[in-house]
Amino acid sequence: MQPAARVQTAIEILDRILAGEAAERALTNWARGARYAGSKDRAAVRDHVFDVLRCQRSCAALGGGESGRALMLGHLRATGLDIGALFIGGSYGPAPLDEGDAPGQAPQGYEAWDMPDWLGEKLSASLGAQAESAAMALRHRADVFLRVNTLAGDLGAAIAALSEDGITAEPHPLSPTALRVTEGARAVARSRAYTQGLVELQDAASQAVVDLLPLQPGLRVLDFCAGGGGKTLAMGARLNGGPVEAHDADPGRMADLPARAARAGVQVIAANAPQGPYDLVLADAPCSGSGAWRRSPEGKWRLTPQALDELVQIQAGILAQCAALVAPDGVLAYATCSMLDEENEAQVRDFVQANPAWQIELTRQFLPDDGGDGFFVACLRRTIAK
Ligand SMILES: C[S@@+](CC[C@H](N)C(=O)[O-])C[C@H]1O[C@@H](n2cnc3c(N)ncnc32)[C@H](O)[C@@H]1O
Repeated sequence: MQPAARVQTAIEILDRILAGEAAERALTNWARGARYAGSKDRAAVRDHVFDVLRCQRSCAALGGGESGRALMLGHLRATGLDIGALFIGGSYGPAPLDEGDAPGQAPQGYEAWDMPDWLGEKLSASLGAQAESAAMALRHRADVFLRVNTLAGDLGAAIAALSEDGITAEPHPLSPTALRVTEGARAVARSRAYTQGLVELQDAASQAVVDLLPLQPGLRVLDFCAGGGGKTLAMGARLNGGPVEAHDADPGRMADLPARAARAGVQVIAANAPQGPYDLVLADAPCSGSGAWRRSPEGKWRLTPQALDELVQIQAGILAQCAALVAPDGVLAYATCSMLDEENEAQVRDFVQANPAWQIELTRQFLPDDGGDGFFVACLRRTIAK
């Protein structure tokens, strides 16, 4: 595909996303019908779409409209690419600019942060002076991070194994197990290091969250919101291979976990109806995902105040459920990939106020400026028997 054809394809996919289709689905549907598109074309189209979605509001201002065409125009104006060389018409390119295309204007205020106003205000209230740089970081692509599975080898072994498959990676300060991929990210899933369980794909801040948990071999541990099991496996490595019990309200989300656990050499026990007491329960709760909007930028445009309120209620319910499973003197660890106060500090503050038997031992907010996703973690200890 020519560069102009890739741009036109991205415009059409953006229009479908704007009409309500999920971004991944819109890309997959296009790719299924586009046998002519090679892997580089698919990657380029995907990059165009996600680059625009991350910066949708500022692209709309610069492009003078909300259509796929206007957003792409805004994106090209922002990046300084040669619009005349891409909007060339013909069978496959976007039509040349004409009087129907608005000149656009520089984005102002939260437009420039690429946040809806209500979220810009919430982020400011949550992070104060750090809010703007956090919002600006979400406008850029996320790095790809790997977690070195210390049950299978150390960082040096992982870097050497990755290099055999043309992948270069370097240690990252967020976690002693984290590697940042500097070249060859698209080859990771087929690499020997990955298929043999020496590395897992996992954000560096997600790893740092697990680093902060008071884990040691022999503890009875439950991952209450295990999902795909990223943190289950990271905890398993810290427990010398486990066992770790894994639960999710939607067990289908754990479908790949047995294969991943086998590859990683971690014993994972499915706990459909967990029975306490556990020494540590991790509640990696469903959340707005505001810390991960570089990877899933649609979330910031689709989230509503009402949906956020509902998430906060669900999180409070999960905290209450998990608390009932923790042993006297045990730990309830609460995590989100969010940067919003009501999902994080305020959530755990409300919990300990309502439950005086619990004390906050630690809280930590990771921000995209630290390199990984925005993540929050709190460790709460039950100080008085139930
Ligand atoms: C943030 S994701 C977990 C990600 C996972 N821990 C990881 O590191 O890969 C949250 C998970 O919570 C699950 N969930 C939602 N509501 C729940 C509930 N009430 N009880 C338990 N799990 C729930 C969702 O199905 C989802 O898989």
